[in-house]
Amino acid sequence: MIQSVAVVASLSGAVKRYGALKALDGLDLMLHRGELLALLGPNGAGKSTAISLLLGLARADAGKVELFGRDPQDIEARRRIGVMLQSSFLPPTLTVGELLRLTASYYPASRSIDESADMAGVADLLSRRYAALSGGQQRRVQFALALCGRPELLFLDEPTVGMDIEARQKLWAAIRRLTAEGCAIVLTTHYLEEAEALAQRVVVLGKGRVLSEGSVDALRSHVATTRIRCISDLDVAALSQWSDISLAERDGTHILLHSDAPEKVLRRLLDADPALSELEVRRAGLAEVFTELTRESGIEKEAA
Ligand SMILES: Nc1ncnc2c1ncn2[C@@H]1O[C@H](COP(=O)(O)OP(=O)(O)OP(=O)(O)O)[C@@H](O)[C@H]1O
Repeated sequence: MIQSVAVVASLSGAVKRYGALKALDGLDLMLHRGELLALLGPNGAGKSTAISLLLGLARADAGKVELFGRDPQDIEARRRIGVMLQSSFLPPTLTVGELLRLTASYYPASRSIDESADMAGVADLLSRRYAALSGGQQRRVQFALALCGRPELLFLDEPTVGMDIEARQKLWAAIRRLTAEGCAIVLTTHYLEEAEALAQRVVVLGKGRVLSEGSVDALRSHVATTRIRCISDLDVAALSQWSDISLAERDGTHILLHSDAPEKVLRRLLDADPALSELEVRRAGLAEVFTELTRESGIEKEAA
């Protein structure tokens, strides 16, 4: 019962077709109050399509879509959300302050212009024309516009693309403040560290279905393999026979190794070749996680 009170939006068995292509293939997704959900997946996985159904911008061909228990096109439901999409068309001649005033006027309990500008780090840009701002500044203004209506559910589609490190950190701080206030947030991102820094829950989509759901750590554990790269004269054929090495190959002057027990391999490697240099050790990135999950799920095979 408590669970159902906390659900702010949901997709149940949602199907969306574009001609012969199934962009969503029976997708189930629930969004809860105060929770940041990172919606991840490779290009074309269906993330934007899922968001556009929840926003009422597109209709599902089958299944159920609810926003605050209502149809997503219901104006009362729409007044409770904020949106920052990848592309937005804003009147170029208006100043940032005018855009904020105009947007806030659509909402019943909007934040003040100063508070919105402050949270998004655009207080010094209020009198500037939107069109004359840099790409990163425009993204921050779009964030201010998304939060000015005091939304209970906020959609952020790759919000930090084009932002410098300081702007990204500020946006992360504002996002944390919003969730602490109870706002639910759906974040799509191609940066694993962004999901890691912010998300309580991660859903990975692939070909319009949920491939995996859980914490970021659980997601990483799907792909425990660590990549080790170095310059060494050791023979790759011999290395591939070592226990704890799942792959050994030569990459130009470098050797590339995959291992689920990198500490053991590193100790042995440094002992075996004292001249070893340019050592790099890194965990799997999102792209590798997606590839692995897609392979595990057998979606590629089915689609072929
Ligand atoms: N308006 C449309 N007409 C035809 N096909 C579409 C349309 N919108 C999306 N698609 C297709 O639906 C699938 C899902 O697209 P979607 O944009 O939802 O993916 P995504 O996960 O958001 O990808 P990205 O990471 O590239 O933003 C893709 O194969 C895409 O080509």
